[in-house]
Amino acid sequence: MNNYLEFNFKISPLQPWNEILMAELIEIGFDSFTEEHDGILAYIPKDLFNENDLKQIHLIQNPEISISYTYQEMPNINWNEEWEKNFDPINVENQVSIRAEFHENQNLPHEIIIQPKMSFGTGHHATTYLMIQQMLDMDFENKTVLDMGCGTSVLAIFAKQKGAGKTVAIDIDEWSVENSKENAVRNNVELEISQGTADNLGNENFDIILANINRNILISDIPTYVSVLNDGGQLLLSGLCFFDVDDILEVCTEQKLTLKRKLQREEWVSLLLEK
Ligand SMILES: C[S@@+](CC[C@H](N)C(=O)[O-])C[C@H]1O[C@@H](n2cnc3c(N)ncnc32)[C@H](O)[C@@H]1O
Repeated sequence: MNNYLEFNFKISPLQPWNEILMAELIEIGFDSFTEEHDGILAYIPKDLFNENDLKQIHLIQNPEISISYTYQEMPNINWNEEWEKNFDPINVENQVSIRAEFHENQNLPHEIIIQPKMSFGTGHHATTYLMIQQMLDMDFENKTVLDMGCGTSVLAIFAKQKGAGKTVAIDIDEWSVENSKENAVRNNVELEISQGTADNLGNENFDIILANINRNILISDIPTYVSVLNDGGQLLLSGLCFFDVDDILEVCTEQKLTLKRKLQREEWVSLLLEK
């Protein structure tokens, strides 16, 4: 198992720069965060950390914002315990409850049980919330679905609950794959889960592709997603900040996708596109 580094960032002024810093950190490999009153704690697998990447983050170079950090190695963290401390049930539009087994049932029309371990996707984060919010109004009945960058597979599980047919969930990260398998069993849905990236696509097509990853991965992988999306199919994206939207839409326009709906929550955005 990979050891993690814990970074303690102090940020002033705090908002909205804490969320924007998180977006930039995700792009260089950070994968978990805890919000503090004066900054954030951010975690990255030790093997992925490169101090030059961190120094090149625009926000850290911005003289109008004060950002300082210290870091330490975190061997053998019990992530389940950490999550239990920090994970509250999520309510999306009074329709979907995302909770752990140890939380009480919220009695909403949809319920997703997640034990997140180290994988991203509890609905805490605005991007997961936005994806679920968009999905509430989409028709999944008998559709083939790809959840790319599935994390906990919260989105794939919700797609199945909304009647999806064959649903494939893929993540680059081994822990996410393991966790997705456990969550599929917990929620009593059948998913085809594997470790991989867009490079593994090509053998089958989908009616709906969900991809909540990050700006750079999306820009490079949208053409591959579109190549396996059926005509008339839908591509639902998030992991972007409002200032990434123009760059993403440029790629989407080149791929002849039409923007159907844009939702924003804090500085995060989700885009629903149609082929
Ligand atoms: C922002 S999380 C989204 C998780 C979940 N789908 C959700 O909406 O809550 C992004 C996920 O994408 C995965 N990921 C990052 N780069 C990837 C890539 N190139 N291909 C596939 N998955 C990737 C990460 O491991 C992480 O689990």
